[in-house]
Amino acid sequence: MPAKAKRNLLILLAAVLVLIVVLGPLGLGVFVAQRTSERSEYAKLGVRADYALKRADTVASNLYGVLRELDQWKGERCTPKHLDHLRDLALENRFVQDAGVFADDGRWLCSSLVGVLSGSAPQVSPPDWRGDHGIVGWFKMPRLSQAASTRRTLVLGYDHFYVELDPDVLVDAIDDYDRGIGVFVTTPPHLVAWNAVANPERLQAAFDSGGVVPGSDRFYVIRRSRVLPIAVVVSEPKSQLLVVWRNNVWGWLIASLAVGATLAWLIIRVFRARLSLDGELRRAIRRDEIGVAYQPIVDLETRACVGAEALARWHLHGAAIAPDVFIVAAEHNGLIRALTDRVLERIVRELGDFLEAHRDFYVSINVSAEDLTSRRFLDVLTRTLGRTEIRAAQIRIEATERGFIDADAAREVLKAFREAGHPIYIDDFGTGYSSLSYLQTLPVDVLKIDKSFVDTIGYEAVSSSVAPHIIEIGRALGLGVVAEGVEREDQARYLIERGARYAQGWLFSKALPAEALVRFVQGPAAVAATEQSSGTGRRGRARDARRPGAPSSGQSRV
Ligand SMILES: Nc1nc2c(ncn2[C@@H]2O[C@H](COP(=O)(O)O[C@H]3[C@@H](O)[C@H](n4cnc5c(=O)[nH]c(N)nc54)O[C@@H]3COP(=O)(O)O)[C@@H](O)[C@H]2O)c(=O)[nH]1
Repeated sequence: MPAKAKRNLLILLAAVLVLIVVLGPLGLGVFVAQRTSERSEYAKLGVRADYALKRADTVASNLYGVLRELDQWKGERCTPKHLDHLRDLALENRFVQDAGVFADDGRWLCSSLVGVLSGSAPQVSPPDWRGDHGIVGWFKMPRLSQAASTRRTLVLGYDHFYVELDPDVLVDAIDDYDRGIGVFVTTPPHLVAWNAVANPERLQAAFDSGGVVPGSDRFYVIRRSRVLPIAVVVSEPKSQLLVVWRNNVWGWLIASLAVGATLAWLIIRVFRARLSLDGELRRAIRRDEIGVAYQPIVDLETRACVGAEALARWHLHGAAIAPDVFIVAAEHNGLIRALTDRVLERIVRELGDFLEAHRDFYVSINVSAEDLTSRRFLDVLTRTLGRTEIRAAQIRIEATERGFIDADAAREVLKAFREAGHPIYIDDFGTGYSSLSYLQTLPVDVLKIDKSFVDTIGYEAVSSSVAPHIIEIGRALGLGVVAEGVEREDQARYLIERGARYAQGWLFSKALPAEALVRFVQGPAAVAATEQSSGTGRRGRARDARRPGAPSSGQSRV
């Protein structure tokens, strides 16, 4: 994909992510505000329902108690004494309006309010409800004491005794919130009382459906008594929820906006850094600000420096950017070809004279997959060297297995490099998936043993046996071998014992600027001479001075 299209895609991705992180928390805030409002309103309604149930429980217990006391009357019924007893009970129990007796055939016999009824007394209709333990109930019975009244009463009966109650007593709580209250007897369920706001059909529907009435403009909470066969249903208009939600939502919106803005800011920062890294890298390549450090490659026996690997270096605003970061960025953004060209130009500019004067010394240059898709870089290399006395063999090509993605193209290009006189090095050998198979078909001169296999030398690791195998493969195929990342003497000894000849690594030197490399190649004598002329002395370098080709401890990694 062209770099510009990639950049646009990145910007689009950033915009989409920003939208998601801003709108996502906002939506979530609205949702959470809705849920918390709902939960808090349900909790409030639950408190109301608990209160209503407690009241219904108290009233019902009271009536049950009165019925029990009525039933304990052992004397003759409806006598003046019994009527006094009935009146006492009605007076003592604040919920009871009337108490009395009815006959087997349903006729009223006597009442605390009316006294003894004559033969023409009204007949009690069959009960609306038959509960456990012989308790029966009439929920819309006309008042015996006020036959003309349309007001209905709630009557509970047991063994020919009855008590009468005004059903409003169960639901008369004053409420500011337009809450409906209904009281049910259960087993079997029957709505016995409801307040003015409540709609009995809807209360019944809510009770039957467990509190969920689809499409209703109210929400419901049901509470059942643990001791008596009663339950209450309390309802509230959903519009009340909206009021609470409106009060709640601002807090959530502000919080979610803060979260969204923080996330958006982070995303913009990351993408800007990414985009600006690309932009900065493009600028750095254009302005020739990519530096090169040279890591010496030494003969393990003599420690003489025979060549160096050119490693790109980049400082952005004073900070070193790791090649693993900017090389990958360059590969992704179509900048790697220009970068490889810049590295070559710098090698020739910085080390051209040295290479011309030391015709056995070489520099290897890292190429990427992109550089192996065509002969373009070979043409650049040939043209560049054509203006110098540097031999083709002095510039070597380091390719990794990652560079062989298009194996056919890479094979042709590597063949062309080789025919032009540039030896081919396989970098990080052994870490790819096809190390052995491509060796048969690719034009290769040298295998570089990856640092990971050198690291494990001397340890009981499975991979510690890989380095000798690579040396063996190199020998069998007539290829040179360079070990990478040698940091300890024991690793160097081990490699020599296994027949390796060349190596690079911090044991010998880190990557150096061009002048330091030249001093390194020329050995301690040249280093000492340089130091004396610059007045830095020999302190701390005695050990290095005994080793021909060893680095100065003053040499820093670039
Ligand atoms: N296509 C290009 N790739 C390049 C170029 N310049 C560098 N690179 C690749 O970037 C990767 C990281 O390189 P770098 O951070 O420079 O690290 C190199 C050495 O400094 C490091 N090294 C060498 N010896 C030691 C050691 O003893 N210990 C230790 N901890 N690190 C050591 O290894 C890196 C060299 O690796 P390799 O290339 O595999 O030889 C790296 O993959 C570079 O190839 C470029 O211009 N173009």
